[in-house]
This record gives sequence, C-alpha cells and structure tokens, in this order.
Amino acid sequence: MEKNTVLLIGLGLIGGSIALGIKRKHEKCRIIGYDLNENQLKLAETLKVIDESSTDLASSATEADLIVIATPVVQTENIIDQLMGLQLKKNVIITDVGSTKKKVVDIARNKLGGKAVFIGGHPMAGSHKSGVTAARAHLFENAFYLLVPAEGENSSDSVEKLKGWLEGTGAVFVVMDEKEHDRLVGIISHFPHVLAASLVNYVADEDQAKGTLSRFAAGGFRDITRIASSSPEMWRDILLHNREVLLSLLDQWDEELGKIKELIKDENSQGILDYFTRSKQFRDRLPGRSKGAIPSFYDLYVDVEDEPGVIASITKLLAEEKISITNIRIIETREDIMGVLRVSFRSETDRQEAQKKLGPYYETYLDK
Ligand SMILES: NC(=O)C1=CN([C@@H]2O[C@H](COP(=O)(O)OP(=O)(O)OC[C@H]3O[C@@H](n4cnc5c(N)ncnc54)[C@H](O)[C@@H]3O)[C@@H](O)[C@H]2O)C=CC1
Ligand SMILES: O=C(O)C(=O)Cc1ccc(O)cc1
Repeated sequence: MEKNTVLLIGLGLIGGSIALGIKRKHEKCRIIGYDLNENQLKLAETLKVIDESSTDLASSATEADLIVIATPVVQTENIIDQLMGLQLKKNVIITDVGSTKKKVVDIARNKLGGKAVFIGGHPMAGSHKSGVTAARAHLFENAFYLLVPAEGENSSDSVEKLKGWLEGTGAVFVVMDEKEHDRLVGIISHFPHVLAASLVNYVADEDQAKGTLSRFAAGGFRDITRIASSSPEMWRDILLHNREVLLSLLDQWDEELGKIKELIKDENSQGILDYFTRSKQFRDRLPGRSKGAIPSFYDLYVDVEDEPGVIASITKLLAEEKISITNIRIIETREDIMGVLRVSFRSETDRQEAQKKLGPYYETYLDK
C-alpha cells in the first residue's frame, strides 16, 4: 500500500509539535518538512521531527495527502496563494495552525474553490518559546484544538479525517466558524497579550532612569507578563489579522478601567472588595490544566532552601522512581532564604508520582 504523505510547512514550535503528534498514531506515514529557514529545516530532520526535508514546496505539495501550514499567519496567506496554482492530489486536506482564522479561511474559500478541502485549525496551547527545538509531541495533550472548516457543515467527512490525522496530539477538537473563533480567542488570548506587552513597556519606560523597578518586580508582575516574552513577529501578524476584534475590545477595556478608577477615586472600600472578589471567584473557577487555553505543562512547585546541592537531591529522588523531568528552574527567591523550584514533567501521572515521592522531604504544590 502506498504510504500516506504529510507535508508540514513551517517547522517551528507548533509545526514540529504537530509532526511529532501525527507520528504517534501514524507511524508509517511519511512526513516531508519545508521551511524557509534552512537551519530549522536541518534541525527538524536531525531531531527526527520529520522524515525528510524539501526545498521544493511545489513538488512536495503535489505528493501530499495532508498539508499543514504552520507559519506566522500573514505567511499562511502567501502559502495558500502558492498552493492554489498547483496540481494537488484529489482528496488532499489543507489545514493551518494559525492563531487567527477569519482572513485565512476567507482566502482559502475564495482561492481554493473546490480544488482542495481547507479546514482551518488552531491548537490552543503553546509557549512563549519558538523554534523546532521547543517542539513536543505532548504539547497539545488535553488542550482545545479549534477547527474552522472553510466549507462549513459540508466538510464533515473531511473534518473527521483531519481529526484522525491529529488524534495523536491528544487534543480535544471543537468545530466553530471563523467569526466566533476570532472573537473568542481575541478575548482570551490576543487581548491578554496586548495587555501584557503594554504593561511591560510601561514599566520599561518608567524604569529607564534608575533601573530600580525591574529589580523589585515581584511574582505578580512576572506572572501576568510571562506571555510578553513571546515572538514579536508572530504577535504582530496576529494583531494585523484580528484588528477589528481587538479595537473593539480596547474600547471596552477603557470602560472596565473606568469602573475601578471610580471606585478608587471614591475610596469605595466595599466596591473595591467586590471588584477583586468577583475576579478571584471567576479566576478560581477556571478549568485547570486538563483543558483550556493554558498550555498543558505539568509543573510541580517545590519549596527549597537556597543552598548548594538542593537540585541534585531532588533529581536523585525522582531518578530513584525513574520519573523523567522535562525542565527544572528556580523561579523565585523569597527573603533570600527560601526558593521555589519549578519542576516540569511529561504527564500528569509523572507529576503526581513526583509529588508523592518528594512529599516527605519538601513542601510541594501544583499552582504558584
Ligand atoms: N507559539 C504558540 O504558542 C502558538 C502559535 N500558534 C500559531 O502557530 C503558527 C506558528 O507559530 P510558532 O510555531 O510558534 O512559530 P515559530 O517561529 O516557532 O515557527 C514558524 C516557522 O515558520 C517558518 N516560516 C515562516 N515563513 C515561512 C514561509 N513562508 N514558508 C515556510 N516556512 C516559513 C519559520 O522559518 C519558522 O521555522 C503561528 O501562525 C501562530 O499564530 C498557534 C498556537 C500557539
Ligand atoms: O503560552 C501562552 O500562554 C500562550 O498564550 C500560548 C498560545 C499562544 C498563541 C495561541 O494562539 C494559543 C496559545
């Protein structure tokens, strides 16, 4: 039987993770990678994220049964344009992974017109890291994966086929239309990135003279600005694509800030308390790591004394149980005595076992 062929265009964090996810359930398929950046392409092959690399997009596309476009969203528009002029396989499915859907799906609908089935895709997990070295097969485990078929309900067979291809990602698929998609992710993902960047830039401007603010920047500031370390190019493209939604959210935001401004001005103690209580209640009820837009990293926080050998002691305990660590980092020093170590695992089971093993020796907790 002929081997199914997948073409992955753009081998960064997301493209690489999709390739690894596809291989989990389709071991025999052939994954061809294409990337404008030769280094990423070579790395992807060396790391066995893809089976072979291509420098000829056109000829690889004509061999593919599935084409996944995993480039920044403005590039995705150009790539659909290029694919349009080619003689593609009859039943090829084209999908993307971009954070915005309206522009891309509109273009696909107008340009591909029956030549191929286009189903927009958006895995709702990721990281502030870029590049194929950060790619992980489990990156999307239990995360929502939004699907936006260009042909609406007419493409339900193809949607099932695509879900089959992507089954190994472990994601939870939800189908919606492009308008609903862009508003939803505009609110819960794009807008928070704008706020994080603006907060950091504000502090940076204020900090210029003395450099004291960043020295004292506490956990809260770090927590809500982590995503400001994401790729500027990727976020530029997202803002250009989701312009209308973001402009309307910024207007509404003025109103929201106006409310708390009034409460402070009026020294309205009860009002301020209610404001924070309401937000705490909503935040506390958000789904945990099992589902949602928060990336599925399995982190365990460990209180440790800031002294030599502490990391070695923890890794030794975990090694005794053969629990693999994917990352380990000291994230905070408290009063120069205690530190918080964040240890990341591959799965929820590993995290639970680690907590059990470290429990008798260290105080551990799941959320910082
Ligand atoms: N980073 C994240 O957390 C998430 C990103 N996304 C979406 O995934 C897409 C990719 O993002 P990342 O993987 O994070 O970026 P990345 O920067 O890690 O990878 C993008 C890759 O695309 C390549 N590329 C750019 N233009 C190209 C072109 N015209 N032809 C071929 N290759 C090209 C780059 O060389 C790079 O290797 C973006 O559209 C983004 O909106 C979706 C969910 C999460
Ligand atoms: O790391 C984070 O907090 C993210 O926000 C990841 C992310 C980035 C872009 C997306 O379209 C979806 C998820």
